[in-house]
Amino acid sequence: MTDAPEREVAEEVSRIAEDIDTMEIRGAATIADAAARALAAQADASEAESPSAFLDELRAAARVLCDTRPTAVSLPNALRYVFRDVRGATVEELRESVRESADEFCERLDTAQHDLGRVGANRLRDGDTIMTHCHSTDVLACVEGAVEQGKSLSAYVKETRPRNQGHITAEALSEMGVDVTLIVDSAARRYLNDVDHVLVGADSIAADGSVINKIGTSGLAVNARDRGTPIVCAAQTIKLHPGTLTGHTVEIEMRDESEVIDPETASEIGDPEVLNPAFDVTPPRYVDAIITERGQFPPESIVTLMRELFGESPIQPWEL
Ligand SMILES: O=C(COP(=O)(O)O)[C@H](O)[C@H](O)COP(=O)(O)O
Repeated sequence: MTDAPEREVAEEVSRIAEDIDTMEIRGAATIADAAARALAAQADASEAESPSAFLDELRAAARVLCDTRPTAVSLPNALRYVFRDVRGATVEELRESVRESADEFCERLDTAQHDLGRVGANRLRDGDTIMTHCHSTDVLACVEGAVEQGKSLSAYVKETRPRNQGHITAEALSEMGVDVTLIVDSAARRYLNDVDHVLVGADSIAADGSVINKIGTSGLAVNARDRGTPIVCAAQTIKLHPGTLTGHTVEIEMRDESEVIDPETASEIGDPEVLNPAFDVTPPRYVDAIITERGQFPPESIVTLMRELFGESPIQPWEL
């Protein structure tokens, strides 16, 4: 790893990093968009007097952003994308180039989600019932695409403890005209027989086709397989984890126990140890398809797309 000197990052970068850390900004695609905009903000705010100082500041900003949440690979992938196209012999040229690259990335992110939605929509038939877990904008794009095709859908929406992101999904689906039923997480199996497709998003997809998504996804997938209900993962290619091509595993974020239980209640029940993993890993055998903006893939074949997109030796954004 290149050791960039410690540098102060722009206030806007610290604010965005804080918002990602506290989950004011959350969900893999939204985090990617915010991270790219943060690099542009760093470029705008920079008072560096040399190109190398300017680039050191950008690398420092990338580190601060990457340190927020470890599981969503869309974050380092976004930074990598922006860095890749940065060119210039002067600070002003570099600054302009970062702005352009970040804008282009955010546009591509929107287009990819729209294109993915059209692919996902084709799987859904008029009158289908889906089940969702957490809140995924890629999943919502598929539903939106189906609704635009004139299909009428119903949804069982899992609450998604401990942070109840299912509430955001319920609201978004209702606004699209989907008939929504909210259920607690543990009720999922009971209703799977009434469901045509389980639709989930992803924070990372590993080279073997494993889907890393909100905690509870793997249990849902095992239950869906047992009931014969197809499970589909909607994930733009920004979710493909290049490090897994070279044997790295995806770090699962452990969050604070206060999300699970307040200190007073914990004390009343004898202060048990509390574990709060934010994500889990669903092996490819439980996933029927991964839907991307490049089309639909069986999970086991995703490695081919990863090689095409990333090559074989991915590096961290601040190494560029
Ligand atoms: O697991 C989550 C969000 O977790 P958290 O709430 O902890 O960030 C979402 O399913 C993925 O990030 C995909 O989201 P999107 O499809 O919007 O990228």
